[in-house]
Amino acid sequence: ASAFSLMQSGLFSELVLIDANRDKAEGEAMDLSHGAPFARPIEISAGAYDDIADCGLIVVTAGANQKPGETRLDLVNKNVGIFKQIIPEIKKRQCEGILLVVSNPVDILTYTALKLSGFPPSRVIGSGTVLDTARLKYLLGQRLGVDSRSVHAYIIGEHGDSELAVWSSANVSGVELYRFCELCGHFEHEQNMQKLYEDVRDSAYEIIQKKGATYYGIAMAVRRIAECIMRDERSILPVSSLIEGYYGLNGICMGIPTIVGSEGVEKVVDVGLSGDEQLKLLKSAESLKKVLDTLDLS
Ligand SMILES: NC(=O)C1=CN([C@@H]2O[C@H](COP(=O)(O)OP(=O)(O)OC[C@H]3O[C@@H](n4cnc5c(N)ncnc54)[C@H](O)[C@@H]3O)[C@@H](O)[C@H]2O)C=CC1
Ligand SMILES: CC(=O)C(=O)O
Repeated sequence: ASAFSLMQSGLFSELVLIDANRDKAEGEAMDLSHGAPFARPIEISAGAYDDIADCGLIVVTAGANQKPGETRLDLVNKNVGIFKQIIPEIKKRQCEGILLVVSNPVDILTYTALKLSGFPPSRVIGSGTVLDTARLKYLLGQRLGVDSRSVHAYIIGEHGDSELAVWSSANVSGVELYRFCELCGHFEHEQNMQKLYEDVRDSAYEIIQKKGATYYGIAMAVRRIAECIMRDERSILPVSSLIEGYYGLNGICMGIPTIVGSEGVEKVVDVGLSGDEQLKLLKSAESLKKVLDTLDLS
């Protein structure tokens, strides 16, 4: 799905698919190529690691996905094992492009990719809470009857069960969120926001229960991140990257609003957190740190 959204983006002249299952990569490349006459010129093929050498953006989506009832963190051992095969192959090709991790648990695997690749931290990005933030904007837009692009609010922290919503700075085109809610006739802020947060946090579980996996939301999120990088947009997205000195946090990757441009991570931005949000962020970081401490990434 990410490849499908990228081929339609017009951002790339070449798209190479690498998969342990060569037939799958070839079948997908053929199927995608048949749509090429409807998009801007793009060459799509199944390839091998040598194709990575001159690649501008490497998107890693390989790995096990959640089965109904599994958390993202339950995938850690399997997918760290897979990253131990993939990332050294990428490292060998001395590519100067940006590494974008999508596989779950994305924050742990972004950190794993950083350690195993030897890339500078600015060039290793995870999709972080970009998708969760889109889910929040969508649901708020629906509830308030406005275009979700006019909603400015973030989900930050782990892309997973300990993530948090930053309500303190949330707004609709500059109008403070709770005031906008009141203008729309909604007054039970705490109760409503808690319900919205839970719906966002549990979206993937619900989709996986119903259709087996999530595809399109993440594909659009990948395309948006790619656009920021390839067009050097310097837009702010809550991607996952190495956090150093953010509210006292160090040595983990997680989703925090970040200026993203052609160099990858340009700057992690402090959007200002309330005391309660700071505590929740520390808890989220702790749950990631606990998992990282169990891994051998040497
Ligand atoms: N960050 C996010 O927001 C999201 C992350 N995901 C994650 O993306 C990952 C992939 O999910 P799906 O595409 O649904 O799974 P999938 O099972 O459809 O595809 C995974 C692919 O990885 C390949 N693969 C496995 N080991 C490999 C290796 N060593 N080298 C190369 N290829 C290898 C498999 O052959 C398979 O084609 C999962 O970890 C899932 O949790 C999925 C949706 C959203
Ligand atoms: C699977 C996953 O991480 C998501 O859709 O949020």
